[in-house]
Amino acid sequence: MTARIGVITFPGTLDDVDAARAVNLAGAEAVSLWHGDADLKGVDAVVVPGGFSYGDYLRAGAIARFAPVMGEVVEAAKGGLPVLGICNGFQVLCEAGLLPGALTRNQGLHFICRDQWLKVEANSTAWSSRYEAGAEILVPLKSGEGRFQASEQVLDELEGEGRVVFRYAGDNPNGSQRGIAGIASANGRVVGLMPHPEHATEALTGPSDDGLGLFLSVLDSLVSA
Ligand SMILES: NC(=O)CC[C@H](N)C(=O)O
Repeated sequence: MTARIGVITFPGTLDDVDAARAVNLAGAEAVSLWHGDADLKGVDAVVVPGGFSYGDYLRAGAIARFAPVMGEVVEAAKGGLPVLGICNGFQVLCEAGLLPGALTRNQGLHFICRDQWLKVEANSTAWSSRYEAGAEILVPLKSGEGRFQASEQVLDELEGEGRVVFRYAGDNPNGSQRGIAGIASANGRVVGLMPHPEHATEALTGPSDDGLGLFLSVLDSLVSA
């Protein structure tokens, strides 16, 4: 049976269309979820895509986390539903308490838009199993509040438990602590990352098709669940 993966749209979301396209390219059915939805339409996994939800007012992700659909996502994630937060989606998942730490203004205070190499540190999560550990992938980065920060204790825990999933390769673009670009929940089912794998799913539109692996990985996790 074709897996059904929900893609959330908040007011100000930009990347829901590309996220849905990535889901479809991976072979699943993308199901549109609206910020006001009070149920998840029975989806098998959820993508919280990038953009500027609620205009990034207060703090990126700080308002979106109160959207009715996020209450459902938090409950379902506690029950093991795979959830991927990309960029603004990562910010929302941190604000919602599904992932630790916070995304703050980039060091240098400029919005950064460039293609970025990432090192895959952990392939033990629902969203990264298709990659070789240590592989380097090229995906776009486009964010103003991408600097990952957490207490030293939380950072040590993330490192020690193999929950740093992606790290910036080469220069650290935004001052993220320990070069962290993406992390996972303790059960490996919830992953957030700042760069955009959904924009790197076809060589034609570039910069690579390296990002498709996240969307293929989650399908494997559903089969093996
Ligand atoms: N591309 C995005 O999702 C941007 C996220 C957020 N609005 C920021 O600038 O940091």
